[in-house]
Amino acid sequence: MSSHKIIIITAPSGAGKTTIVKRLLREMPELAFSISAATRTPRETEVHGRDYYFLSADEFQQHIDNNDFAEYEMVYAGKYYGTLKSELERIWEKGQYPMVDIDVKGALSIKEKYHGAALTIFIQPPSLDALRVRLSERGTETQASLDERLGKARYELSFAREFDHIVVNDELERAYGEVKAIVDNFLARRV
Ligand SMILES: Nc1nc2c(ncn2[C@@H]2O[C@H](COP(=O)(O)OP(=O)(O)O)[C@@H](O)[C@H]2O)c(=O)[nH]1
Ligand SMILES: Nc1ncnc2c1ncn2[C@@H]1O[C@H](COP(=O)(O)OP(=O)(O)O)[C@@H](O)[C@H]1O
Repeated sequence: MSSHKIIIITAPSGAGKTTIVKRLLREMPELAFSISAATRTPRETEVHGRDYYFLSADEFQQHIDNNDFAEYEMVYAGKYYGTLKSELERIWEKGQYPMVDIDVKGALSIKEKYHGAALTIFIQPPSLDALRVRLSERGTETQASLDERLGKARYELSFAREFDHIVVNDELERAYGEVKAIVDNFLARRV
């Protein structure tokens, strides 16, 4: 049985977190994506139980009432996102480590809860302008959701120093290599 370590990657939306997390998951079989619960509508390519557990607001509230969440937040547009304790347990039971991709406040909550067992990495965009370009080119946002994400990014960037590591995602290969080395090092350590 492996130890109960957790890897948390956070960033303002559009910084490249998903790109880096997906590649880590491909290259590191000891990691498993922690599937969050969310009340937002699935995008066309998304699958329930793979990308998120898509829940109704009532179902989500039921989990809050039952104290089922390791953390949860209202992240965007009145939509809730949360990490179920049962999801972390499911991954540990398989002998893997949860790779948790969550917003900045959620990441800080998990870090506080799991102390030394949690590694936290903040992915920083090279600039707010670069973030705007990446989000626009990704083609997933309306003007309103783009503005909301950029507004939140300014606020989130002010928390960067609270995390164990800050990695600037300017050039993807370099940033990925840096993140991978940090994760390898953390998993090799005794906690
Ligand atoms: N607090 C918290 N945030 C989450 C969780 N799952 C996802 N998020 C964050 O919610 C935000 C919105 O996610 P999403 O709608 O998929 O948009 P995207 O990350 O821009 O593709 C991102 O910053 C995620 O990291 C969670 O379980 N808890
Ligand atoms: N270093 C980089 N340089 C340029 N574009 C990038 C870089 N890293 C990621 N991207 C692109 O930026 C967009 C946002 O990345 P994504 O991983 O979806 O961000 P997040 O999960 O943080 O919202 C995607 O279209 C992705 O291909």
